[in-house]
Amino acid sequence: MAAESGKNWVLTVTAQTPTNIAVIKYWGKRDEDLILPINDSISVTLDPDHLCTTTSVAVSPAFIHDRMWLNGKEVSLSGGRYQNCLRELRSRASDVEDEQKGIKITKKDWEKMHVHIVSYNNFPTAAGLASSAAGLACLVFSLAKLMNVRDDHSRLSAIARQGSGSACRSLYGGFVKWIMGKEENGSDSIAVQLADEKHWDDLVIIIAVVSSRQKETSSTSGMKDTVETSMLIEHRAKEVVPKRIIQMEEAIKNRDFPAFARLTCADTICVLLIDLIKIKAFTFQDNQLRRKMESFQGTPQVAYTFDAGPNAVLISHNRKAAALLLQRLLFYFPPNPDADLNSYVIGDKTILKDAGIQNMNDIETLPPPPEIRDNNPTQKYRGDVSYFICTRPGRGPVVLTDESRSLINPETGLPK
Ligand SMILES: Nc1ncnc2c1ncn2[C@@H]1O[C@H](COP(=O)(O)OP(=O)(O)OP(=O)(O)O)[C@@H](O)[C@H]1O
Ligand SMILES: C[C@@](O)(CCOP(=O)(O)OP(=O)(O)O)CC(=O)O
Repeated sequence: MAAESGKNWVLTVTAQTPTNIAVIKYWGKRDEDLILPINDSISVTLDPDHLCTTTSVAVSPAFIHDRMWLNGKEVSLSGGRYQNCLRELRSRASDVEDEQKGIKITKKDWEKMHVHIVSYNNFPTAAGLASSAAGLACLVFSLAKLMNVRDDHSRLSAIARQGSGSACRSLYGGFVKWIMGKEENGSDSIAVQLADEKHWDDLVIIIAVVSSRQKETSSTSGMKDTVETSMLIEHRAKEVVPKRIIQMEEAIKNRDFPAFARLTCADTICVLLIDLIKIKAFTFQDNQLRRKMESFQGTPQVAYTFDAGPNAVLISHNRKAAALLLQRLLFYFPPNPDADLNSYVIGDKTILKDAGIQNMNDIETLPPPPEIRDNNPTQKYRGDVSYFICTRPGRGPVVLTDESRSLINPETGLPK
């Protein structure tokens, strides 16, 4: 067992991991336990300054079993997915030594030592904003650091994948591809970085959070139903996605926004149409705004996409287009009278400034968008959007070395 037995030392690591939004979606599994997809997917990692998971992990000889706290509440780690990740990580752990603290853990010790995991998402959990992606990636990344797992990010992505498919893409910043792989054991089903966040850093992403309540249907069960009941899903995976993946990689490489936007919208609509559970998202999407945005100027100004819920993710090709988009969004979706601007538009607030909006009155007095040519009163959707998040492509996981950012009390090994 670890050195200085009898001494209740606690060793901790804290990490921060981004979420990601797929522009070519993962939808459907060929293996439910190993979480192996039926198609490749591509995502944009979102800036963790705005949406992220922070996870602190600890090991101590005093811990009697593995425990996890999520957003302030203790949750069970008994689920197969968590257990698969923990088992994989333990089997790859290496010796850890901290001479200052007199700690020595051998590779073998990890089999019987227990960990505490304390995690916090700075955005709604299980509400269609990919909390499982950031959450499971952070769990795997932070434990890998604690356990001195020497695998590279691609190998770690294959472990995170077993926690939640989309989590494998959150091991990298920028633009990421999850290669579906062919092997039965999933060893080649890994994420790779296509380009880092600086490659195309003028993209602005605005998320319209329509509902931050827990979704009625999880992505896991939604895609399972689709695979079991839809004949179209196989056609999408075999015929449609492979071509789109090539085109999307090209669009990202060349920063070709019109191609990027067309492919993103086409893919989300394809999944929406195949998957009837998304009827709510479709209702939101099929509103005036999208049609107006599409008819506004010849080339696409905005890409839109949806995950398994009604929240819309809108990607603008630069800050100018984003400011115009935000003006239109706030014109059509003004907040309820009791809202305050600071909590109605969160994330990168400089886009608000670019849009010339400083207070609630500026929203109420926004002129109708120029594409409204007739003088008919325009329907507004006050209160239909809970809030907007402005963000951009962001970096991959990082270790937070500042002790004050740790979520674990270093004396007790329990949440602070
Ligand atoms: N920080 C975290 N640490 C560990 N597990 C987490 C964390 N955040 C979320 N999870 C797990 O992910 C589950 C939510 O996943 P789910 O796929 O239902 O929603 P989502 O990821 O928020 O939405 P979507 O995948 O549709 O965008 C939670 O119930 C929890 O088990
Ligand atoms: C619509 C999606 O966001 C689906 C994400 O599904 P999850 O990764 O949450 O599902 P599990 O692998 O069952 O945990 C599309 C995507 O992110 O590619």
